[in-house]
Amino acid sequence: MSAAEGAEGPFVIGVDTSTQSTKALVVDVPTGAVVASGQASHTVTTGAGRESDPGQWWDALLDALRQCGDAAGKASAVSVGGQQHGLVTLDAQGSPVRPALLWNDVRSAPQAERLVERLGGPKGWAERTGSVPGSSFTATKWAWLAEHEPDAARATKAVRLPHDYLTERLTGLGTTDRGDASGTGWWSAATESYDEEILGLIGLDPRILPEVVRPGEVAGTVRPAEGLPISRGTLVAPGTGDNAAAALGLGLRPGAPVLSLGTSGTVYAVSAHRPADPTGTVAGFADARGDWLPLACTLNCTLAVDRVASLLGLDREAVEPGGSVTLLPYLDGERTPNLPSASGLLQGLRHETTGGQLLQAAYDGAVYSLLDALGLVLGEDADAAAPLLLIGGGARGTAWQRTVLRLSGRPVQVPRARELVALGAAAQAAGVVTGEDPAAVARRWGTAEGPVLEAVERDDEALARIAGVLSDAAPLLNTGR
Ligand SMILES: Nc1ncnc2c1ncn2[C@@H]1O[C@H](COP(=O)(O)OP(=O)(O)O)[C@@H](O)[C@H]1O
Ligand SMILES: O=C(CO)[C@@H](O)[C@H](O)COP(=O)(O)O
Repeated sequence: MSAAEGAEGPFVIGVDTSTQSTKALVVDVPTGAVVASGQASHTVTTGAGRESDPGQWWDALLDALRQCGDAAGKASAVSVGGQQHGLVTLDAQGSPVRPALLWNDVRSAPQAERLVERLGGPKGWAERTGSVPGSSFTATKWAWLAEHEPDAARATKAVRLPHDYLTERLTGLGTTDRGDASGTGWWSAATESYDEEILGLIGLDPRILPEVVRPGEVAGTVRPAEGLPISRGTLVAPGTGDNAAAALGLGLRPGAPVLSLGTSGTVYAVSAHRPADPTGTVAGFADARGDWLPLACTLNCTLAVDRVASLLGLDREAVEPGGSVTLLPYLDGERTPNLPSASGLLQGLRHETTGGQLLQAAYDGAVYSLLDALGLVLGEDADAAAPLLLIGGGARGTAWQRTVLRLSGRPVQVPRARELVALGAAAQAAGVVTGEDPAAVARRWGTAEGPVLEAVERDDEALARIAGVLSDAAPLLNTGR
C-alpha cells in the first residue's frame, strides 16, 4: 500500500519557492505522508545581476500544484516558504514593476557599505536589526534601485519578498512573517517591528510594506484564481523564508546544527538568544516560531561546484583525493567571507594535479566557509556531539557528504525526507489547522530521521591550506580582478 492510499487527511499543502524551482507537497496531517508532489523550474538571469520574473514563480506554483492532481483541492490549509531577501516591486494593480532582484545579486554592495556607515557601523546594525546588511539584504537592493532606476522606485506601490508575493496572490492580502521580515534589513530584531529610521534612510514608505503576521495566526484564505486548483476559503498560513521553513520542517531544537547545500550554502541553528554578530558573518534572523535563527550563507554552493565539474567535463561525483590544489569557487562573488566582487581563484596547480582533484578542491572551497562560520553560528548553544543535519539538493551527493565529513570531523545525519522547506511550510499549515506548534508537528512526522554517517578524522591540513590561500589572496579577492 502506498503512503497516499493509507492517508485519510486532513491534508495540507507546503510550498518551497526557491531560487531554481518551486516545489509543492500535499501532506497528510496525522502521519506526515506525502500524498502528492510537483515541481517546476524558474529562470534566473546571468551576467551583472541575478533577477527573476515573479510572474514565473506564480506560473511554476500553478504547474507544481497541477502535478499534485486532485489532492491539492482537498487541502485544508496551505503555506509558502521562499528564497529570502528578494526585492519584489509591485505597481498599483499588483503587477511587478520590474523583475525581482534576488538574494545572490551583489550589485548593491556599495549601497550596503554606505548604509552600514550611515547608521552606527556594524555593531549598531547588529544590535538593532540582528545583522550587518550586505548586498543580499533587501534594504540595500531598494537603495540600489532608488539610485539606479528612480522611475521604477517611484512606480512601486508595494514592496514584497518572494514568499509574500505568492501568499498575496493566494489571499489578496499583503502579508509577511517575522522570519522573512528579519532578512530585509528594515525589521528591528530588538523591537520586532519595522524600523522607521532605516526606512527613512533608504526612502521607503512603511505604508507600502506588508503586515507582519504572527506565528500561529492565519494570513488569509484562498481566493479563486485562474488555474489555481486549491479550493476557495482554504486557510493560508503566514509562510516564511526558506531557511526558517526548513528549521520548522526538521522540528529543530536549539543547538542542533544544520548545513544546507542548495544554490546557497547555509549553516544555521535555532536559538533562544537573539543574535547580534558585529563581524557580519552571522545573520541574526528570526525563526518562524518566536525564537531566532543565527545563520551564515554562501553564494557559491551546488551551482558553482556543478559548473566546475562541467568545465572539467566530469560527473559531479568524479572526485579524486590527494594533491594540494586550492580552489575558492567564488563564481558569483561571495558573501561568506564578505567578498562581493571576488571571482573564482585557483592556487597550487601542478603537472600532476588531476581533474578529479580539481573538482574535489571546488567542494572543499565551498564547504570550508560554511564550516568556518559554524562556531560563530552556534555560539553558546554549541553541542560538539550533535550531528550536522545535512539537507538541500546537494545532501544527496556522495561527494558532498564525504567532503562535509572530512572537513568537519563531526557525524553527519542525512534526513530521508527530501523537501524540508516544503515540509516545514506544510507543518506550518498543519499548525493553523490543528493549533499545534509546527516544529512539534514535524517531530511527530519524523522528518529529520535518516542515517547518521560516522565522524572521520578532520582534515586539518586542507583547512589550514585553504585558510592560508584566503588570507594571502585577500587583496586580489577584495578588488574583484
Ligand atoms: N544527487 C545529487 N547530488 C549532488 N547534488 C545534487 C543532487 N541532486 C541535486 N543536486 C544539487 O542540488 C541543487 C538544487 O538544490 P535545492 O536545494 O533544490 O536548490 P534551491 O533550493 O536553491 O533551488 C542543484 O544545484 C544540484 O546541483
Ligand atoms: O540568502 C539566503 C539566506 O540568507 C539564501 O539561503 C536564500 O534564502 C536562497 O536560498 P536557496 O534558493 O538556495 O534555497
